[in-house]
Amino acid sequence: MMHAANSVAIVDRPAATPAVALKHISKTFGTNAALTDVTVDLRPGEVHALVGENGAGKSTLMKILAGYLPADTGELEVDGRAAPADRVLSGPRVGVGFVEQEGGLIRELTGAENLILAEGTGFLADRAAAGARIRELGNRFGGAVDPHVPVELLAVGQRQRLEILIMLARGADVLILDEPTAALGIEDAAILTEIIERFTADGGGVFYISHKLHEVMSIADRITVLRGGRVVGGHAADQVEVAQLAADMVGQRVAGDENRNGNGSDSAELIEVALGEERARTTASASHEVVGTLTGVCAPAPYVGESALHELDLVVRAGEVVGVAGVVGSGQSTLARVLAGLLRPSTGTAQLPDRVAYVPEHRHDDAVALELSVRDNVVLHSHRRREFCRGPWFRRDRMDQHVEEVLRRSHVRGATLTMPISGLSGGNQQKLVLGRELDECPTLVVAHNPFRGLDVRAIQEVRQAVLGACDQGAGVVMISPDLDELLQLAHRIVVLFAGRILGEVDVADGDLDQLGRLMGGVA
Ligand SMILES: Nc1ncnc2c1ncn2[C@@H]1O[C@H](COP(=O)(O)OP(=O)(O)OP(=O)(O)O)[C@@H](O)[C@H]1O
Repeated sequence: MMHAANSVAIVDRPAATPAVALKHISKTFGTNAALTDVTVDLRPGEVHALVGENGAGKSTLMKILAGYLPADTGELEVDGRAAPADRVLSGPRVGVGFVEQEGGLIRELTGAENLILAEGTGFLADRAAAGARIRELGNRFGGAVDPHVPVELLAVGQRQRLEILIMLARGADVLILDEPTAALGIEDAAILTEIIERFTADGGGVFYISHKLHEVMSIADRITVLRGGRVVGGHAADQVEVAQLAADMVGQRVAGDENRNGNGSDSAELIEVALGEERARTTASASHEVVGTLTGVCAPAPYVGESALHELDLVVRAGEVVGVAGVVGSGQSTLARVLAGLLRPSTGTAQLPDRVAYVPEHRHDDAVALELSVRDNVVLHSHRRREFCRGPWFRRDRMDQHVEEVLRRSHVRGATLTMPISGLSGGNQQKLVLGRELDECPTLVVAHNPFRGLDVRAIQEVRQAVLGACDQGAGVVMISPDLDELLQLAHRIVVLFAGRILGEVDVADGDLDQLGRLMGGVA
């Protein structure tokens, strides 16, 4: 590999040699076999997608490639030469840039400072030079971001672009993108596609993990399907149907128990969800009881590039799912924080119930404590419940029973009570957060990208849980950049534009043209 800064050109490698090859990789965590005898490779200039259900082993495989985790057995080749796979390297593998689901930049630092830190040149820190390198790469790859703004003030799409540019500045010629579009709007996703195209045209290779099968079909050259830690399918993207991929993922062709998910829905139904053909109940069951009201709310934006709210009015009723659509940055994050009671309006009033469930857009920043156990993360809000206390002491037995019940109801897989939550796959962390929040019998549910990182089975389960909360009398506000997700669950959709609600569409009418006009700012 070539590691000169600002270059992604591949050198001294015959065209047929893979950029990286993972051979017969196995990995267990305790008794849990995360990967069994997995063999995949990546050629220069190609996008190789990895798909599979939550917990299938995609991220673990990529962590082994990136040098974050050791394999138990198996071999690794980089540019045709053997590289160690069975020990943790002293740092990430040079030449492989891994953009994880939640991003890996230090939030309090700027992009330039993150680059300096990653290169270990802090003693000679030259912020201007580091910033110039990031800007130059941004111009070259089509994803310009200000390198001198603290990362925490950047919106999701900008953070991700910055992280990619920093990896390119460090000389990565293999990129691993884990669920890169899960929180992106159409514009940011288009910029990401442009970056990938220019990077691969330059000879770079991309491992691309996604649950969005249509997207995978359009961006990947090759697709490998993992199920239960094993490779169960390998396809050229132009020679496979989406339905085949979905069937591979959920195991339709496997006889017996694997055809069932233990929850009553069979693979055919899951495949429909994967194909985007399934529609949830869209007839409003809303009562007239109001559970949350915003009146003339103005509130400052938490990020650069995100709109403040301007005199926004919104009424949420029991039993309904209100979808919030709009170009990312139109005020969605601000609205979510106001509804969750985390941001006080500067003017106007927010009448909100006591019990608000909040599923935030940044899971690792705002929803879980990664160092704490699964048990502690589940009881974060509820540990003071009477039933869990005897005098000044906690009743561990009751607490554990409760945690087991939440995990079971929210279909979290691969969890033990005492493992750190970081040991759960991304999708299972998301299911845990949703399960914990809905367990509090909320009156209002505020869910920002609730399907982020979820596989088809989990999406189906979460939908049922959200509709169940509606049936119990909660009102739900669901914010998503993905119109299909909103159309599948919401009863009505309001469209945010520049911090205002520009209009509303009843999903039963299904006037997509009107939705499109509103999202473009035409009232
Ligand atoms: N550090 C760890 N400790 C214990 N178990 C782990 C650890 N990391 C991963 N696992 C387990 O390994 C399995 C594979 O997880 P992995 O994160 O690779 O799945 P994934 O395919 O990336 O899923 P997702 O789509 O949800 O991100 C899961 O059962 C997970 O619980």
